Amino acid sequence: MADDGMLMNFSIGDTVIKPEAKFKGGTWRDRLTAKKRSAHRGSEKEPGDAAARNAAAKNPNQIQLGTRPVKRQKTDDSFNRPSAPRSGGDRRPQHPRDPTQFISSLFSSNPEARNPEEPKEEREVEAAKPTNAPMIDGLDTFTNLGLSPNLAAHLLTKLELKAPTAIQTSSITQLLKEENDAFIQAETGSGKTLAYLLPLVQRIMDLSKAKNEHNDTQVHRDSGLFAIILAPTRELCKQISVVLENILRCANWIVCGTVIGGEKKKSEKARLRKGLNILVATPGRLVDHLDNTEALDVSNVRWLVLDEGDRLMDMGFEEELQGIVKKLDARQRPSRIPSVPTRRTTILCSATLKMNVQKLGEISLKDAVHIKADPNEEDDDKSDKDEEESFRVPAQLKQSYAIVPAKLRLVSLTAYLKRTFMRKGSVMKAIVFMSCADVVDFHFELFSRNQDRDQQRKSDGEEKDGKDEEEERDEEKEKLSPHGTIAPGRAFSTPNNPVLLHRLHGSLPQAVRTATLGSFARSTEACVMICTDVASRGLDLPNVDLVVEYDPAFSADDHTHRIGRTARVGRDGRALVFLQPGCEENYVEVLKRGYRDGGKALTRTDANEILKRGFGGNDKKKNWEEKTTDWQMDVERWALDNPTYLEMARRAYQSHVRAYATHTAAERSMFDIKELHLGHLAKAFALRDRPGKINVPGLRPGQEDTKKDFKAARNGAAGNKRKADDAPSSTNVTDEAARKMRAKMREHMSGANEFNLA
Ligand SMILES: Nc1ncnc2c1ncn2[C@@H]1O[C@H](COP(=O)(O)OP(=O)(O)OP(=O)(O)O)[C@@H](O)[C@H]1O
Repeated sequence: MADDGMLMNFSIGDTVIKPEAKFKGGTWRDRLTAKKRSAHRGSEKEPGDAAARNAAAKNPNQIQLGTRPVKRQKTDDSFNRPSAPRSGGDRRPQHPRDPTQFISSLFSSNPEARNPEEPKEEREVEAAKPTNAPMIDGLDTFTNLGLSPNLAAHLLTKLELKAPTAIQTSSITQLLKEENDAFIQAETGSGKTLAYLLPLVQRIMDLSKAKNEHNDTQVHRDSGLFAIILAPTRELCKQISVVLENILRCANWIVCGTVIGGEKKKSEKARLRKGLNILVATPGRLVDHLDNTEALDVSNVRWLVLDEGDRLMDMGFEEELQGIVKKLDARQRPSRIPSVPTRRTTILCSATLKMNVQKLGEISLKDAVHIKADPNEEDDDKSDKDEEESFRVPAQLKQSYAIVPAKLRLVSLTAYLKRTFMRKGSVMKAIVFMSCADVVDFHFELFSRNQDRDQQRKSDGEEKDGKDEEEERDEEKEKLSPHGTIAPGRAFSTPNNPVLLHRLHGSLPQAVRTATLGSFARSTEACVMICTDVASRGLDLPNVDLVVEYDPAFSADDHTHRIGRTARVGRDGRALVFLQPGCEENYVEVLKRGYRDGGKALTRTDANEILKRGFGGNDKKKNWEEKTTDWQMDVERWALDNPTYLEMARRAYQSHVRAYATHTAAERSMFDIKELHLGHLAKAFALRDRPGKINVPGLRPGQEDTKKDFKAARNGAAGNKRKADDAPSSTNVTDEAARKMRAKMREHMSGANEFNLA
């Protein structure tokens, strides 16, 4: 986790530069230019000095640049031009009185990618056919799968569903015909919700066909509870319940309801007392009612669905689920309605087949059939496979990865989004995943800052203190959203294509998340949502064309769910993951696992390519490197000029490093915190501070401490002075910290799908 090797490409006084200074790195031309410039610096008088010092005096955070050659003294960024000489490994404080800060060059001392790029011709593959699309050209219709004409017509005319998807075909056929338990596994966005809801509703509709002696249908709200659907979060339950209500509009004698908490238990009890035929619930709340609500009669329950099985287990519901299954078994009685099946069918649903899903299967399923989109596909033999291998991405999803050194991360993300939204209409909605809430908040401020206004103000010589500026910004955001979560994405908007920026994370109140997400879902303008994993699972957002994983997911499983927000039900989609040169490059193997063909369609790009496309253009006066550097310098000044933003940047940086340590154990070798170049990383947060000096009130001390913690942890108990008996080993401490961090994130995520978009 070194921060050495960082290039300090700033001006320093004569007392520091020795005439015999050696210049290393770069080409011979660079070194020669550097030598000449150094000599030149020593001899020339600097008319720009006074101005620079004045600027620094106005702002205690402003870096004073010292002496520069005459033609380069316009702005401090001129010192950072890529064409400027570089002395690799040279590290000098930018100002003798402020040794904690320095400006480093963007384009020097960046590590090279370890793995060579595969030859292009080998990578060219035909566009893949969508694997999660409705099969419009096929012979299957909802009617010939066995759904009643009434239900099929309702799907077609009211819900505009013309044909089933592959997983719906397999599961409707199986679940209508047989009584076996089932495990439904299919890709993200393949319509799994309808895959279990449609046969279930059809079976309950069929029960109604039988008439009693008074010639009445036998099913109405108080004829018994026939089905329970369990989902891990309140909001996923709401999402399912909305879909269910839409289907039941064609069979309004069947009544569904939810018990998910968030309201008085008394109201839930009253609802149960009135009678329901299908119940959607969270496990915790169901257990509570099973124990305490007499009105909840489960003797007729013949269908139990466990949706998002992996997440139910991730969130620690194993015990509750075990208890529920036992109680349902114990309380089951023969029904007075003759056509009600004698045994209960349990259906487990998941996009991935992890070990914990298998465990849930063992708890809840008996002689289950594995329902897949393609019934001819062989079952994975899990005994000799890594659990992370058990996921598939939609084949039409175009995935790529970018090898971007730490210093170039921020500019590369900006360039990529600039390029993406350059042409109106090419991309409507993009989601950018980041590691944690502080990182999201900082980038939201940065990308929405009003650069033109700031520049105008500077050229007018107008002074505004940070507070005025903040107030002005708050007012502006207020206009777009009452919660400050929506703002113009100025960093990548063009006059022809304004982009709306949204932010979303688990630290926002639920109502704000719901409102923000609703706005993103409904927006007809181009828009970007910067978010944490809070938005990674279960969310069904329309028209998301692009997913960018600026920070790779904390597990392969999360990655699957993140990229699953695009390329849904047969639509096209693109996904890009940012990786740093070094151990992170090994993550490509994880990306490849999601493809049936070993990832031939996976493409690679790098920072220079992205920057050229994003910052290049028609301006002949400056090349893309200069423009990139100008932009970076500008954001560094913006952060320095305003204490609020500076603190946000520092907080984001610190939280990011901490979050980095929480990758799952299986992936920690690919995201090794010891390889993280903290000095370079600071640049991606517009910071000029030395890593060890980045301390934020309310957070633990600087990264030096974090670094020590992790070094100690990785080196085992050696660095730990406490006796093993007295305290857990440092490795355990780190694992425990990582576990807590993940638990915290999960806690946030649990509230995350609380987006009732309907
Ligand atoms: N047969 C169909 N034709 C067209 N659209 C469909 C069809 N079935 C489902 N959809 C739509 O596809 C979207 C995704 O469905 P759903 O959320 O059930 O997918 P999923 O497989 O559960 O995804 P995830 O694993 O990401 O939760 C929904 O908007 C749904 O209305």
